[in-house]
Amino acid sequence: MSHDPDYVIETRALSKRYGRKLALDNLDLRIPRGRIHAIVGANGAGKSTLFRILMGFLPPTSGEARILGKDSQALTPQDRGRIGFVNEEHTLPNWMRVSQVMAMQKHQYANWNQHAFDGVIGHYHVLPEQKVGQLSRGERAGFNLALALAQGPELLVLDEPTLGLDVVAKRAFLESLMYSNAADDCTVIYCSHQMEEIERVADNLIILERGQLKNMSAPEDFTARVSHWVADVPFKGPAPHTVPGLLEVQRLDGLHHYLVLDQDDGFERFLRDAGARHVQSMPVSLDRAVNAFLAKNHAAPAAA
Ligand SMILES: Nc1ncnc2c1ncn2[C@@H]1O[C@H](COP(=O)(O)OP(=O)(O)OP(=O)(O)O)[C@@H](O)[C@H]1O
Repeated sequence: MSHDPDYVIETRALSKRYGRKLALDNLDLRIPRGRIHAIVGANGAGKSTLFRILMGFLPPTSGEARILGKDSQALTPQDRGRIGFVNEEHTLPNWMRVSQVMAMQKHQYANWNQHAFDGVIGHYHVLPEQKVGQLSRGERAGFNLALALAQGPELLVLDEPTLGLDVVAKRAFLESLMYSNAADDCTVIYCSHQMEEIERVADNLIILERGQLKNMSAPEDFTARVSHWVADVPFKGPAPHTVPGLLEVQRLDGLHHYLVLDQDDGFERFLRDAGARHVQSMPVSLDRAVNAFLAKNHAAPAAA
């Protein structure tokens, strides 16, 4: 396949089947170089499968996957060295001192950026003589981020990096990422279920659902696609399958609340035709919009 160097990740008709289960379904995904891209999806959407294929740990069933312009099934150790990876486990050798781990990484990576390391680690009260095993979870996350950024990666993949961290540690992690100049120099892929983090850091929101690409836009553009309508429709309201763009319906205090996708003022006419006398529309948060979108297959008739 011809590829464009402006894309850090490029998949074409990528499918992965595990027995009867289709984890990636003809996925065409192109992630441009630069900025922070969030990837979200419900559990089982195919995110881990995608990254395992992209890192060359798993072969696709069909289709192609390229990372940093290279076929993911033919990556060399040098190619992998251009990619930084931080996941929620923050696995580091517990018996080593912070200074020793840093020295080891410095030795391994030719593009080591001490300034980037110092900038990130400066957000945490980590001392060089401390053993990794003595660090708190949040400090370990920060140390891991400092190591990954100092490696000078072209692509940094953060996979649920703040899972299990408290609010203070989460904030420190995000701030150390956002204020790092090294992060400006690479493309960041941020996989997370935490919408408030995505809202703060991501320039692009990628939504995967059952192995397919469902959205690729600025987070605020996705939020603008979802609207919340409150109406006093009588009785049970219109049958859910007749409600255009329905993501979620709830009945609260005698009023019907609809979250709908890609609807304009025509939706108000629909509600009025269904017997509503009062109709009001309200904006929604990114969290609400994404969660309703991901849960839409569970949309149920309004409960009395
Ligand atoms: N080794 C495997 N054998 C069989 N099925 C698998 C295997 N690995 C993943 N799956 C299935 O493939 C689908 C995608 O799984 P995957 O782990 O890629 O999703 P995910 O988006 O990373 O989920 P999560 O957010 O829970 O980590 C799921 O339905 C899962 O059950």
